[in-house]
Amino acid sequence: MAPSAQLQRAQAAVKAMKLIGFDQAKAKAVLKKLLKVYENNWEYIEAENYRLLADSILDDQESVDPEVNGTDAAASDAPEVSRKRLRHRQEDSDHFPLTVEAAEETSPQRPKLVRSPEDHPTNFRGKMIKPVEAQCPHDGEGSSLSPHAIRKNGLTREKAPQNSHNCQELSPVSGRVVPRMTRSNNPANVPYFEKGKSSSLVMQERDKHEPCGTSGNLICYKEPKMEPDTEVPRDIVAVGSSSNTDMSVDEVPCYISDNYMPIALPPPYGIPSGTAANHGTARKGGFLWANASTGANSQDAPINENEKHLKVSVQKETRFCTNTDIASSITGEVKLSLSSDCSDFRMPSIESVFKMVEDRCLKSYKILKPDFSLMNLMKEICQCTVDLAAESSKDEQEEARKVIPLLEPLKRAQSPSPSHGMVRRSSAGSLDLVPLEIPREGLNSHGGINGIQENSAPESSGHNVSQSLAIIPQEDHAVSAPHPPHDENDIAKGEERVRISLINEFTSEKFPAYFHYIARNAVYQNAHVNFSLARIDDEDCCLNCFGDCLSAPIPCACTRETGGEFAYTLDGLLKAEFLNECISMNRDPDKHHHIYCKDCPIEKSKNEHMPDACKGHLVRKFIKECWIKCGCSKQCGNRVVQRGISRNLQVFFVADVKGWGLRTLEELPRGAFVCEYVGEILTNIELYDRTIQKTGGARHTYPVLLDADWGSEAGLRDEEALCLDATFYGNVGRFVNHRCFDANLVEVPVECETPDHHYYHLAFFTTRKVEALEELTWDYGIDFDDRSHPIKAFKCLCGSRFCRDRVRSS
Ligand SMILES: C[S@@+](CC[C@H](N)C(=O)[O-])C[C@H]1O[C@@H](n2cnc3c(N)ncnc32)[C@H](O)[C@@H]1O
Repeated sequence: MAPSAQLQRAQAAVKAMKLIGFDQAKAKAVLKKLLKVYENNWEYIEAENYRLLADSILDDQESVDPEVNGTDAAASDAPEVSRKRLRHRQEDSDHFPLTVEAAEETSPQRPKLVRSPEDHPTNFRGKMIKPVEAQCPHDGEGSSLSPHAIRKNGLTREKAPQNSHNCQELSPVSGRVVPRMTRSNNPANVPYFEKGKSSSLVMQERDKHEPCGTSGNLICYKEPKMEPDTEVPRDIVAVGSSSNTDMSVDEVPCYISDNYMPIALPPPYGIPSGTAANHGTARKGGFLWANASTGANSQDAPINENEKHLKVSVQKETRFCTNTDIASSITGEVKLSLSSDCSDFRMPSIESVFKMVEDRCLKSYKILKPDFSLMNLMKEICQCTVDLAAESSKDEQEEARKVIPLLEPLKRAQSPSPSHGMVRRSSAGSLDLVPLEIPREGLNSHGGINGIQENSAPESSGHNVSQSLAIIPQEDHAVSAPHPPHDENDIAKGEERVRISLINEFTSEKFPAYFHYIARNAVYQNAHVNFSLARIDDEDCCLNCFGDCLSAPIPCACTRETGGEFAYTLDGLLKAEFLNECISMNRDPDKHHHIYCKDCPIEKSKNEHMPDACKGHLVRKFIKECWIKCGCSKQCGNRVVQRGISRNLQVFFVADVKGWGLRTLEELPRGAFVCEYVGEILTNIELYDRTIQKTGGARHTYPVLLDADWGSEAGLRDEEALCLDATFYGNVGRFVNHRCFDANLVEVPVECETPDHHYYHLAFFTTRKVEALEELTWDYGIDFDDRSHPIKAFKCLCGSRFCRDRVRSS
């Protein structure tokens, strides 16, 4: 053989040994001797992934006292010892017929596991799990089996060259596809991983001669063998190395439970292979956390009668094509995901994965309660991560508080401009949007305050803390949470029926400042929002309807709110008459009816003890949609808003001052529902308390009052005077920018769940046909002329020729 070829093969052999944990020098020394003994016959040495070499090294380690004899002693008798070992294993193979191999670290492909009885009729009695690509060392898909695994599993072969032959013949690197077996011809429902399908689960027929439950029946899924004495291993044993921490970054242990074909469970997304998380926490609480990108992940693992600890090689390069969130902390800051590196990966349902793992855990670890939930455990992991992170930031806040006095008295009564940041209808019918002031407390690492990105104020670095500003801790609120991750391909993270992409073509600001996407309103704390069915009287719903109420000859009871007529057309659009009325209310509020409440929540929040008289609230037109107590179907034409966003929308960066905005990527007809304004449901007082905490020039503000019916009730309780704040939690509605007068969206109150009008949905409908790529705008109703609000929220740049701000300035 040409020297260079020799060298290459030698290097490959040493590398393979290194991959499974052998010392390189030792491997070289033993290899040299083997070559001598076998007269450079590489076939023997390379067979079965250098089995001979591995065995010889092991023998060398066992039989030779290195202190005295060094490595030399191994060489002379290595072949003999190996042959003995082989004979032993031939016998053992009846009981331990499986092999496991791993992908070479440079291989982008995971080795595919097949189990195909007919492929290996003699050696493995039809029960082999064979990583196809990894069988032959020449194929560049080098695989590894830890020395420990080799010993424990007692892998069988008659003679190395024979297996080498088998390997080439039966398990070519590419091309062979194991035929899918149907469930019907698979009585044991044994899952295995189909070659070429990476992780796709298919059913493989079990050897009918092998009764389930024998030691050889290791792939039995339905009746796993119980091991009463199985101890939950505290840590994963890093086989082939002295401890876990000794492992190379290319190796990760995976624990294989008895009697199961493990499925591939990759590590949490974002944890790079080789990190402590991979090594140390790969199997927390006894769960399998094998790395899908390991090549020889758990699916490839051999299983024997005892608990197995296998070490598999991890590919350095990982391509994640599938990414599925499986658990999250309450507010979504920390998530656990499953990823796959294969394009044709078909993710099994998370429920089935959890079920399988839970079953295994219950069987293996008897200390688990029957109601043990893996999902809860995962969520707990996420939440603990958040809590621990919060603890450290709390410490920082404590430090800040020592320096900055709390100005609690600034709350409520002493504040001259209490409705900071709040949008509300003024007496003139317009909405007042009063600016927020940003406190200097709670400045976080994102340059924001308690999670709010603060871009405009130069002193927002957090070090120039002004004593004149209020410092009100709000540890309990999500604003202290870290910035949640966003997906530019879908900022809604799958919460909506459609994806909503995000794009910034102008600046480096990749994502909007802190906020967490929610598709439905959520109560922050004290808001009294009672969705109970009992509150909905029979006459407030259409109990006896069926299918689509819009097609029924007589309008259903739900039209009571809209004068016995549906607000929607058969095409799902808002009827012109209804729409015109809503537009008119927004554009010309003075022409519409107002109600003046006795104890106006707005005035009360300004001055609790001596509130001013109510400035009036516009009496709005409501849509009442059919809901779950109704007899009609979810597809009923009188259920539009509750079905959520269906249009192709995009969040895009408009300009520096305005920030982000929302646009449509498709043409929208007049009267089309676009989206809701979704946020946290706060009481008016909560909003007040919250907004005075963030005093000082927040770039954007997001609260909206739900005051459409405040005037109709004499004594509105605090917990019934509600608003929506989309600052921290919200949907795409929070990105809709303001346009004076001729905005292309109009907001309409929509009632679904509650018969009263304390709580309702605020839905945006198009006021006209909107072209694709047009920005969507909404008239916030800001009265720029209202001098009672000393600071207006923003300098309006709506560009409308009817701009109220421009008129005022000029
Ligand atoms: C509900 S948010 C809209 C989304 C916001 N642009 C963002 O980037 O998150 C309202 C804020 O957007 C900005 N904004 C909206 N309309 C504007 C306009 N016509 N001119 C200037 N700023 C505007 C203001 O800062 C306002 O407080």
